[in-house]
Amino acid sequence: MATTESGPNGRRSSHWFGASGRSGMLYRSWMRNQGFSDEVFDGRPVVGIAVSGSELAPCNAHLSRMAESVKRGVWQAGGFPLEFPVMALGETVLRPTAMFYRNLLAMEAEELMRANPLDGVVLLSGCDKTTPGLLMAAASVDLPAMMLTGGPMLNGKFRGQDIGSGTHVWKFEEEVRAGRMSEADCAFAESCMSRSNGHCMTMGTASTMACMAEALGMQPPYGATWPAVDARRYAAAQRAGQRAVTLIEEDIRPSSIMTREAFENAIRVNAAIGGSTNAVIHLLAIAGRLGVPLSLDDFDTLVRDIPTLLDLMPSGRFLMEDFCYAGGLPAVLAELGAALHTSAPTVTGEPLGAVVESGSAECHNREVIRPLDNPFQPAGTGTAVLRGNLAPNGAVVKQSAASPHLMRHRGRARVFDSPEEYYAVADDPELDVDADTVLVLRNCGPVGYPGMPEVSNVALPTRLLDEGVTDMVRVCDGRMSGTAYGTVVLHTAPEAAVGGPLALVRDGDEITLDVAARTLTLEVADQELDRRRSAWTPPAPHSDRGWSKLYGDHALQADQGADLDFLVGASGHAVPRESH
Ligand SMILES: CC[C@@](C)(O)[C@@H](O)C(=O)O
Repeated sequence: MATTESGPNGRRSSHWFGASGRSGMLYRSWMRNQGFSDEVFDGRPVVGIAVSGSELAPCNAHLSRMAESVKRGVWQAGGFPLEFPVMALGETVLRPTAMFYRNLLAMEAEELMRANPLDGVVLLSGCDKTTPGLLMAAASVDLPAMMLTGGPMLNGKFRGQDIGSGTHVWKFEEEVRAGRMSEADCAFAESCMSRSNGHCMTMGTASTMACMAEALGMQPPYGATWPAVDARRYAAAQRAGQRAVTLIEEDIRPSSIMTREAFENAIRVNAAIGGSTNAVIHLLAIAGRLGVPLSLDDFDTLVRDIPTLLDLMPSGRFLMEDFCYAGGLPAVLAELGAALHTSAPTVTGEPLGAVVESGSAECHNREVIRPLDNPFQPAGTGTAVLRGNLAPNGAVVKQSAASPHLMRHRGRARVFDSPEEYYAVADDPELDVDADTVLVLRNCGPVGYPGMPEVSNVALPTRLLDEGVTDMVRVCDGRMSGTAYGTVVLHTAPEAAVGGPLALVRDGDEITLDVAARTLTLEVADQELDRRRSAWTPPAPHSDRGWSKLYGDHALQADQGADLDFLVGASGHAVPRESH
C-alpha cells in the first residue's frame, strides 16, 4: 500500500502538502499552527533536520543551535526546513552503554524519515553513536541526505598542559592510583577538561566518526574539525541547508555517495588519522545497510601501506583544535593523495579530491599532521585483524595505541567473567598476576553485556602499577574507548555469551598473541576445547521484554557491525498509506 511515485508536483512531500480534500487539510492545517505562511506548501523541497541533541547528551547539546543555521540556508535556497528530534545518545552517561542504543536510534530515525513529508534530510550528530546511527538510517531510507557533525570541544587546559577528553581520564586515574596525583588535583582537572560545547577533542570515536563521515563524502570538507564553537561551523551549517535543497533537486542519494570506493577511502583515512577501533564496527554496519560488500579483513589489508600521520591523542600529543588549525582533514587527504579514490562523489557535488585540487588543503603545522615520508607512525601500525582458535571470526588490536614489546607475547590467562569481578580484586596486593599475564575479560560482547560496552581496557592491577608495569595484554569481546590506549585485543568474535571460544578459556591456559602473524591462539588442544564446549551452557537472557529482548534476540556479532539482523539492508522511502 506504499507508493514510490513522486507526488503531484514530482516531490515526495507533495503527497502530503499538495494533497486535496480532507487529507490535504489534515496535513497542512496543523502545520499552520506554527505560523507558516501559504508558500511553504507550494511544492518546494521539504528538508528535515534530524537533531540528535539533548541535555542528556552533552556533546550534542548545541545541535539545536546549529539547526537554526541550517534552517537559514534552507529558506535561502527556497526550501521548507522542518527540524525533528531523534534519540540523543550520550556516550559518557548512558548505561549499560550508548552502543546498546545505536541501532534503536538508527531504527527510529529511519522510520521518522520515511513516515514524514520529507524530500531530504540534514543529519546533525556529534557524540560517538549518533554519527553512525544516523548514517545507518539515511542509508536504509536513501533519501537525499548530508551530515554535519557538531565539532570537537576546545582543547582541555590544565595548569599549562593540554589535556584530552577520555585519554586524560584514564591517565589521571592511573596517576591517582599510583599515588602520583592527589584526588584534589584530579577533581580540578575534571573541570579543565570539558571547556566548551562539542564532543571529545581527542581522536576518540566521535572525532573519528566525524572524519569518517567526511571521508565517506557525506559531510562537507572541514566539517569534522572546526571546533564546535567556531563560527565557521555555523556558516557551514547554513551552507548545508542550502546544499540540501540542491541535493533534493538533483536527486543525489546516500547510495550514490557511500559506495565501496568511499568505504575504502574511509578505512584508509582512519588509519592515517590513528582513528578509533569503533569505526570498524560502525563502517561495517553502515555498509550492511547499503549492501556494499565490506569485510573485517578489509580493515587490515587496505591499511598495510598507510602510516599514521596525525600526532593526536590518544596515540600522540595534540588535539582536534590543533588538527583544525593545522589544516583539518583536507590536509590529510592531500597527503594521502594516490592512496585514495579522489574521484569518489561527495555531498558537495564535487569529488573528494576537489578540495585538494583547489589548492586550499595546505598543512600549516607539520608537527600535528606529519608528511607521508616522515609519518608519526610507520605504515603497518594501524588496526590489525587477528584470527585463530580464540577468535575464529576475528578480533582487532589498535597497534598505534599498543606497546611494541607486547606485539608478540605468550602468557598465562587470568579470566574474569565481568568487569565487576575484575575490579573487585584489582587492588588486591596478592592478586595472582604478573606482567606477562594475559587478562581475559568476557561476556562483554553485543549479547553478553548487553550492547558491547567500552570496558575492555581495564585498568592494570594495582600491584603491577606499583611495580612500574605500564601495559599488559588484555583480551575481551567488548570495545574500547577511542580515547584509550594499551595492548588490548577487542571485538573478539564470536563473543563468549553466544558460545565463542573466549567462553572456554580457564585460568592458567596459555594464550599467544602474534600481531605480525595476525594470530590469537589459545594453546589448548582441540579435544580439550571440545570437552569444555559440550559442558558450556549459555547465560540467561538479560530480559524477556522490550528493547533488551529485541536486541538480545537479533544483535549480530562485532565482525558484522553489531547491527540487528533484520535491519541489515534498505527499505527505501516509499510513501506510506494515508493516516486518516
Ligand atoms: C570516554 C568515552 C569516549 C567518549 O571517549 C569514547 O566513547 C570514545 O571516544 O570512544
